[in-house]
Amino acid sequence: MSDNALIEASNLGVRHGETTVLAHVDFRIEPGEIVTVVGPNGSGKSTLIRALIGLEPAASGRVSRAAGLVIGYVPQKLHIDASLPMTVRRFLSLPRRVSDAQAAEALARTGVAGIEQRPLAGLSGGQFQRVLLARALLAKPQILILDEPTQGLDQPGTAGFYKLIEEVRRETGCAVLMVSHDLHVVMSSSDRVICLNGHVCCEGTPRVVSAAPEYRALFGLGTGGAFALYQHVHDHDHDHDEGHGHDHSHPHAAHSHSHDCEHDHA
Ligand SMILES: Nc1ncnc2c1ncn2[C@@H]1O[C@H](COP(=O)(O)OP(=O)(O)OP(=O)(O)O)[C@@H](O)[C@H]1O
Repeated sequence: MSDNALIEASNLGVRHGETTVLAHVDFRIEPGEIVTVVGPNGSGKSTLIRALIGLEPAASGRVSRAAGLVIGYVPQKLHIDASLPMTVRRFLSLPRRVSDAQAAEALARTGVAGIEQRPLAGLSGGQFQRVLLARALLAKPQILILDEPTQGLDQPGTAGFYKLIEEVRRETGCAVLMVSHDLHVVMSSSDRVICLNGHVCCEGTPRVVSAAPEYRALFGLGTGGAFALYQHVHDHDHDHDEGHGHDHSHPHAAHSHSHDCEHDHA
């Protein structure tokens, strides 16, 4: 494991039964980085996340995590029984009991102060995602891992959520690894984007990836699209570049493998 990485994978392969879901994936994330994994449905994004956490075995290659790494994980699907009369407060104490003060602080941090006594089942999608984030933050993670955290949110809700993630990163210094389909918004709030399709099609800073032919082919983009939008958003918001030691003037080069990324996996 190289110095400073929180999680690292080399030549990672994962199989589900006879099917190879991921092959030859190299990955690393360092403290304070926001890394987003994008890719079509079924491209192995959740599988990669689960393999990096250790919830799925590697069929080949290896995954290493920093010793004692504290992970705050929000899975893609969380089944909450709507008939279960669980309050937000009670949910925040699962699985680990937290004090009222800690619960209140976490809810305030994620922009939903004072909703302790509301039933979980009655929250809006955006409120629920913020409660999930609050719960993940209570573990004081070194890395937050969020699998499609803005699923079901509208565009302003999604943009607000990503802004919150950046604030959390800025204030706590935690790294963030997330999966997203919200290509446009993600572009403005990630240090690095990994474009996945069973293997890493391309990766690098949002600017580099959004211009990469592999990425554009995979998402069927023309010559404007996400790149133009990313530039527009980014031109007006440079806050997240400050103080994290990421040198955006020397992006990781996007690289392509010999694999064909133009398959339709949707
Ligand atoms: N437990 C499982 N058993 C068998 N196959 C699985 C299992 N979990 C996932 N797969 C298959 O592995 C492939 C990758 O799935 P994965 O959920 O990682 O993709 P994804 O990129 O996260 O997709 P989505 O964008 O739809 O959430 C898919 O073909 C899926 O059907």
